[in-house]
Amino acid sequence: MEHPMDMPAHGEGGHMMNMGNLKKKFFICLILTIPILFLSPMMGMALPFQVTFEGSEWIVLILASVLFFYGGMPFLKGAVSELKEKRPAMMTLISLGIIVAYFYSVYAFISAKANPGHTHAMDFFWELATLIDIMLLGHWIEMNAVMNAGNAMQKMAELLPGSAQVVAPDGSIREVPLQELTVGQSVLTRAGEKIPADGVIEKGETTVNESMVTGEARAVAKKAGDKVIGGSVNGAGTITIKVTGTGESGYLAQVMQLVNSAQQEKSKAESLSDKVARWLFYAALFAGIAALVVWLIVSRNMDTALTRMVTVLVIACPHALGLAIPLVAARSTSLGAKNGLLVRNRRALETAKKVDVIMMDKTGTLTEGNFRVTKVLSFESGLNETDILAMMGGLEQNSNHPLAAGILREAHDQNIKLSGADDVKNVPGVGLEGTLGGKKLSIVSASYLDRNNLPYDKQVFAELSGKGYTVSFLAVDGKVAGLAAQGDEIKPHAKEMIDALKQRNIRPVMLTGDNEAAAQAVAKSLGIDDVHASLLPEDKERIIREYQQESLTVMMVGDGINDAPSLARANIGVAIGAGTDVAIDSADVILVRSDPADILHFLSLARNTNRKMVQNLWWGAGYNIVAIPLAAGVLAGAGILLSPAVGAALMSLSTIIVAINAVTLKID
Ligand SMILES: Nc1ncnc2c1ncn2[C@@H]1O[C@H](COP(=O)(O)OP(=O)(O)OP(=O)(O)O)[C@@H](O)[C@H]1O
Ligand SMILES: [Cu+]
Ligand SMILES: [Mg+2]
Repeated sequence: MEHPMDMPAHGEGGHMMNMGNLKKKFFICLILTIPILFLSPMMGMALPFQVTFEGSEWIVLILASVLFFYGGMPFLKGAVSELKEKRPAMMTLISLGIIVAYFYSVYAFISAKANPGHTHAMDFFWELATLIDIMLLGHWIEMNAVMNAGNAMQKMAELLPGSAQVVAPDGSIREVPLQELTVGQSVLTRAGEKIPADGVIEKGETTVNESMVTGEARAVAKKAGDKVIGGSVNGAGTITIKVTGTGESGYLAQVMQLVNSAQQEKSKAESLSDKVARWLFYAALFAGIAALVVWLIVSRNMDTALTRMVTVLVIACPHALGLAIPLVAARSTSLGAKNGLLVRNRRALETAKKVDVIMMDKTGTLTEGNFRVTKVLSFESGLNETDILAMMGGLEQNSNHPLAAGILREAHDQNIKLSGADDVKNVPGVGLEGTLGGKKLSIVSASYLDRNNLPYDKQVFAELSGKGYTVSFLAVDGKVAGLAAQGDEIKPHAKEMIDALKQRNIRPVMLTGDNEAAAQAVAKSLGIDDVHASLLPEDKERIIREYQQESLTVMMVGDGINDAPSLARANIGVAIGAGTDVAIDSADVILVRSDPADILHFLSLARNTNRKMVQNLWWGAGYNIVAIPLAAGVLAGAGILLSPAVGAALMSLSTIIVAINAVTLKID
């Protein structure tokens, strides 16, 4: 598989790094195994299809040696690096099994040659070969699964806005994926779009919101010749830029970050099975030595005792365990991707089962965020409604708030020509401020006016907000001059989602920056009792903290800049895919389709993923819990002694169960 980003395929400490071409190794070893199966007796039993002839044991020895060194090398190398880190795990356990099997078999071979007919030592070449084959196969499958998961991450990132409009020298425009964008190309960026790469403006004027790059929520005016940064958001103007840099900043960096953090999560998730493997390593070592000592005392025969010890160590190999978690994780990631759930932080899947409260913002999450202006009023005798709308529009060109889009649409529909405002500053949770035509303008909420004791017509406001409208006031030089009221619609699946949450005993809470009356109107029709309105971003974050202090687990769903702090604060932050980049960057999970019903899908995916992981750990470890004592001969008195061959068969069985169990993961 090609990794276009040239990223390491696995996180630090991933035991499959540098394992080479496992597929090729597997097939070569499989071919080498066939003659060994025919030429050597299994556990000393001569099976009907087996043939031996003068000197055939030499062929077995040579083939098995090639298998051991060629096929076993990835595991031996992995063990060395695990031991170097003083963290024996899966690879060490496998290596222990194959080293013991190989060298004991060589010893058996030599003693049979030196002392024909008088040795009890049997060789394990048959078992060694099949063990290495199964091990290679398993790790090849695992590596594939993990790589496909990495691939899925990339695909999901591509679902986020991210292609460029390249302008050819003849003026024609072509849409290309960002990975194919090259330095020197001209790219058209329309109002409100994300600038796809670093560049210099060739044509046009605009303001750019560089908050996601610089962290400063401010629109910066740009004209031809100015530099723009990839990943920043274009304001109101349409510009053509000449690309000066791709990849480093903006989109590609974002993808790589995504892949990276997912993989770090992966190696964390895997460490659970590595922990179990480490524990099994010590258990196997202990059981092996105990078997040697006890059998030596009981049988007084070194060969019998050694055989028991070797059997224990060979059987201890935790094959299914190594697949248990990665297979489920890989399946879960790609299943989520197919269903529009981008899980950036895998721990969110674990936390999801504990969620008590889901906090949701209103605009853009529960409602469409598709505002329509329903009323424009002027309180200033010298200004008519068109003037008010023109001034508001001039300022709103610099905002990507859903309310801004509504005002701009209305201004456009009324054919109002907008002039650009200067020094525009976005005040999250409040509105905007800037200068236009020598006047200081600001667009603010009613609660801002209340907080600052600025007078306005409370009766008109009560009337409009009572209808469920969101009201934005325009202040000119600090005095309220007009307002715009806008209406929004509730998203189609929102009500079902709230009902389903209640059924699961999860309390829905609304946190909104909008006015109390508009919030109540939406809350009432959705059946949400717990409503907090007129909130600033820091208020949202504080409320979440308060709930957390009551030891409640809080999930927050939001879309705006004003939600970013609370998304980061919540135990699980969920961003709406159509939301602002700032929100997306602060979230653990992204709902690509912006459909509230996906909140339920996420909860269901999380629950099922967890269940499968625990089940798989039991299936994987369960084999060892049963097999190690049996191999050690705990039930020898009852005539039950596990041979390595039966052990290998059981091992494959538990591996198959684990794999099937992972593949059947579903979202319900
Ligand atoms: N760009 C803007 N244009 C007009 N009014 C705005 C703008 N930004 C904020 N406001 C005013 O500030 C209030 C709070 O805005 P904020 O973004 O915090 O919340 P919201 O998007 O209305 O609601 P929610 O928190 O549910 O998403 C808005 O209701 C509006 O009155
Ligand atoms: Cu195994
Ligand atoms: Mg919002």
